Amino acid sequence: MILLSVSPEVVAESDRSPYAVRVEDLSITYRTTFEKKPTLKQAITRLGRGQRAVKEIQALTDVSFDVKVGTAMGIIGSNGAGKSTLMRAMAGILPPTTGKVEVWGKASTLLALGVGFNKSLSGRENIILGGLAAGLSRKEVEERADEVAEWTELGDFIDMPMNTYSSGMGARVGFSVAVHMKPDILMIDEALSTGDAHFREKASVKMAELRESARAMFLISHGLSSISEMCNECIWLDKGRLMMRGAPDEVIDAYMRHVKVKKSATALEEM
Ligand SMILES: Nc1ncnc2c1ncn2[C@@H]1O[C@H](COP(=O)(O)OP(=O)(O)OP(=O)(O)O)[C@@H](O)[C@H]1O
Repeated sequence: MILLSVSPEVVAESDRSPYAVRVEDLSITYRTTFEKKPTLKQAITRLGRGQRAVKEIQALTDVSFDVKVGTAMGIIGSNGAGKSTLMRAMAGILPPTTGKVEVWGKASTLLALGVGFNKSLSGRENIILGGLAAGLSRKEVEERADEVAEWTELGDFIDMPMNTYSSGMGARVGFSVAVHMKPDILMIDEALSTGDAHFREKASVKMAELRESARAMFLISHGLSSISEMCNECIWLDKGRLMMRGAPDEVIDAYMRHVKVKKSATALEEM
């Protein structure tokens, strides 16, 4: 669930920059191969021969925005709108197809559930690996591992393999690693949705703390109330395009109106 990275291309120029992130005309196209409804025979005979169609998916188109230091930015939009793609590009995990991403500082990302952890290892072992992947030294990781493990409140489970965890328990480990690595820029993708009420409360206190110390924070969520509570700015993506940027409540309102209009148009078509 967690992928921590120190992005090689998108790195600090100066601590004095008023910006945390600048995205300029960013477009990202995925290239993927697929077989259009193959018959069983085709599937068997073509297996391993690479005879597959290539499909391009334009996930982001000409997205531009800048983020000043001190911003907690919510990213909203329907399924497939491009939110995670944007986050991956800002974290330096996905290179832009065209355009530019500049990030001032070390990005710590907590991406969608299930990515990055080795489930056969324990929570504590994954904490150590996560810290090293985030670019911390062995000594720094050793110093912090206990605190990170304790923060999860998982008790004895912390030393059990992660494949014995529920998704909420996994989310606790991921969140704890991400927030304890003293990131300049914290990126969180839907991790809060699997937590229980106690965890969400604890996470939201921690994020408020980090908002003070980090240069910027990004939160992707379908839970619009967490965006409204935790963020001071918001962008809305639709089919890979930036629709609006502004105060969270205004952007959420516009998005909700858009979703309702779309729903009633579909309902009319169905009549
Ligand atoms: N690895 C990939 N290979 C090919 N296409 C991808 C890949 N990842 C995402 N896509 C496509 O890119 C588009 C944007 O996906 P993305 O995951 O960024 O959306 P999202 O807004 O985060 O969606 P959700 O709210 O459902 O998580 C979608 O059309 C998706 O099918």
